[in-house]
Amino acid sequence: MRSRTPTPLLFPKNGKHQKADSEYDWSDVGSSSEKARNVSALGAIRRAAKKVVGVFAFIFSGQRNLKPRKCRSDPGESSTIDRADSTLSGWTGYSSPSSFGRSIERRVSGSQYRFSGSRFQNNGKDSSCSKSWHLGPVIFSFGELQRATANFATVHQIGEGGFGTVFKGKLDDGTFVAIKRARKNNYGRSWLLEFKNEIYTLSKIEHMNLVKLYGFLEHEDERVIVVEYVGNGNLREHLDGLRGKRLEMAERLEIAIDVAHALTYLHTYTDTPIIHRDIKASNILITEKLRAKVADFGFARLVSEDPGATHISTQVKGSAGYVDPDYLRTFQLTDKSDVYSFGVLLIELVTGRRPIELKRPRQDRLTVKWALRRLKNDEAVLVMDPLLKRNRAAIEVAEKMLRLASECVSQTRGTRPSMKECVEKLWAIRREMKETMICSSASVSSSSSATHSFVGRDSDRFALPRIIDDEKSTE
Ligand SMILES: Nc1ncnc2c1ncn2[C@@H]1O[C@H](COP(=O)(O)OP(=O)(O)OP(=O)(O)O)[C@@H](O)[C@H]1O
Repeated sequence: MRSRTPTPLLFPKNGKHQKADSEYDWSDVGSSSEKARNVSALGAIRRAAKKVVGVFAFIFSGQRNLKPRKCRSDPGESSTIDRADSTLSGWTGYSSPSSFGRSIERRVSGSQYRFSGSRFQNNGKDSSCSKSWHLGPVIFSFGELQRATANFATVHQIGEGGFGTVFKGKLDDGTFVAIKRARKNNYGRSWLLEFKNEIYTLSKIEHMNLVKLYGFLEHEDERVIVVEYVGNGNLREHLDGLRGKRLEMAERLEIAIDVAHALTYLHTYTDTPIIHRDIKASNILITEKLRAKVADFGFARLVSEDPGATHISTQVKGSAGYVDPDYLRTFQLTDKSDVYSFGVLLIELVTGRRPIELKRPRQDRLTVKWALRRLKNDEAVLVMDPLLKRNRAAIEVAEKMLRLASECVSQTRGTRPSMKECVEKLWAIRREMKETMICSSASVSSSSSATHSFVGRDSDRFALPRIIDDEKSTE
């Protein structure tokens, strides 16, 4: 008998049950095929006893699914449930613990339930269900994640961040995922909060330009988050030329639009506005089709729905070079702090430079100041990434993106545009770029009688004579 059990705890570590028999709770008994495989043969009497217990477990879990969930602190709750809930203790700090209760009720062991795009699937039986995130994240077993990564082998490692190490993994059902395994010495109180913050935040959002949460594991000293795998590196790697073909200006503009869409969604269209707080190039993941997905919500913070309200932070978070100076000064966090970081990102997209470049001459180390100084002198073309082709359309886009960036990085948040306004301005830039390209195409074809067709992002065919970049002579 297999029970659909509600509790997230007590998965075997290293794929083996390590607890004494007496330690098993209802959820352990006959809960999944994986466990069944791992439990050693303990004799007919014991198996029979487990079957009986399994029947009760099934009935028990069914009853719990029908009843409203008891409060965690309810002294009448069984010790088994207390233990299960202990992994979720931090959830109560958020606005809707009941939704987590529900997600746990729906959770099943192994991988029966799985996020898939916007659907939440039950082995294909319930794939029409569109309530995906209402059901909450999947809770993985350590064994499954070990199998997915060949026991967290270095060869599967794809990144390292403040949170810990990131692995590429393949789940039992063939899905590729990114597995973020927390650094173990991290576990302070604020760190645990950050872990739960990331899961909670991710589980509530769904947008094509945001990395999807598949599930998590919280067991003993292991904290792991499983998210959608985005297969073409991060934006910083692309700008550094580590990912094959260089990004052209039109592609960089599309990436800016994707990020702006993601942030507009977070600020405006989620149930509760969300501030990302750590927008930077290494958190922008790139798909094979060069679309951008915003990742890493560890620092995200749900904010009051009052758009005028500001959140007073006890700790300033973010990455050097991207942090809003107004936030640094006042500790007041608003969505305009993301707008500031987005402005820095726009400048990074145009120039290819990191926000802080310590090896440069002193006056050029802060990329924002260096680029905007040049923009003011009508020298936008001189700050364009040397890897970029300099044709009329590209130069115009670069200049317009820098102008928008200068608004975003305004020292006072009141004068910065909203992300929604940024989206509109970027759309206008794209529209104008296409017009420029069509005009260039027309003049080229009329002079050469050549036939050109306009194809999406391809600006190369409309290239104007290259403008000499005198950057080297001026630096
Ligand atoms: N979902 C994912 N798919 C593919 N690669 C990923 C994914 N998530 C992270 N990575 C890779 O792992 C790297 C580290 O990611 P992570 O989010 O842990 O840290 P970070 O954002 O670089 O740093 P920090 O945590 O300090 O902000 C990323 O830059 C990216 O290259």
